[in-house]
Amino acid sequence: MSSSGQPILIGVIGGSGLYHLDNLTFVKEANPETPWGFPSSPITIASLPSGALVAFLARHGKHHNHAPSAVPVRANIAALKSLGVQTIVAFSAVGSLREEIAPGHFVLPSQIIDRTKGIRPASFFEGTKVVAHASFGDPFTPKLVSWLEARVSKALVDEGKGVPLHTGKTIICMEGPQFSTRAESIMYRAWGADLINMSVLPESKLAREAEIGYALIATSTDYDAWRPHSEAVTAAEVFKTLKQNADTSRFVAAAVLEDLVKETDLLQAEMGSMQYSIMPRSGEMSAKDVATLGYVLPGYFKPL
Ligand SMILES: CSC[C@H]1O[C@H](OP(=O)(O)O)[C@H](O)[C@@H]1O
Ligand SMILES: Nc1ncnc2[nH]cnc12
Repeated sequence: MSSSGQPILIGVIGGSGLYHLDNLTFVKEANPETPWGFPSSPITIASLPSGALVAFLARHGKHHNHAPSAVPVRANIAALKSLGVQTIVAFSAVGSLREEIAPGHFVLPSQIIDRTKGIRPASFFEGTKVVAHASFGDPFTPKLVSWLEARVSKALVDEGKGVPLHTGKTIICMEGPQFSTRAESIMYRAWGADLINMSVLPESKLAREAEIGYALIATSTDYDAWRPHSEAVTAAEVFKTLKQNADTSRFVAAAVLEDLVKETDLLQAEMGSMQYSIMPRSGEMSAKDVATLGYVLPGYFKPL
């Protein structure tokens, strides 16, 4: 909720190259301190042409100063939740593990393979005495992804640059910050992965724990390291496509969010999803745990 009382139902997370949505109207900045610290950067509240508000957060910070393994992901998701965000549309620069997904193409993935190394805090329940097991078989909110397929596809046609959209793909999330070896890249293809990045986890897991809808719009920048006769990916190669992908991402965001903000039921698709995920609580639960978890799940953790 903004100070004017207008709700902020949609959050947008921008990845590498996408540090602002300056095609929307700037309203103000918010920088909530959460039980997990401050978000990557202050969050920009911006208005769509209809006047509806959205919250934009640069995942690596506005000046790209958080490495993928060090992004304060719990603070990011908690800060968006504290503003009233119900659904997140996240953008990410990804490598392609398939010939048909060329640099510059857009993808709406539906599955994730985890190749992070357990060094990123991946649960709001970590550090508390409360145990919870979120359902994650469909890591992106299925209704949101299917709704986005038609809208993103139309926006890409309307933009007129001929950017194709791929759907139903699997993304692998690696630890980084170094890129993959050729052997790893070939192995990921054999596992059935189509895309690779360093950011979709734990972001999507934490959104699920906070009962926030989440979809990823992946923007391809390179062919990683699996092609036998091509150079393995370098940061310089990724940078070549980042600006063009960011311009298209801003166009797509503006087009899609104006329709999404009217979809009240869709925005609330994950609400209630944690109801049966939290193990029966003992009387020993501390007031501190209640306050901490109440920040992201106020419906289940209320101070006595
Ligand atoms: C700049 S190449 C590697 C870097 O780019 C992607 O970032 P994001 O997902 O935030 O767009 C990838 O995940 C890596 O963090
Ligand atoms: N090849 C790649 N591997 C991991 N993350 C990436 N982000 C963009 N390209 C990538």
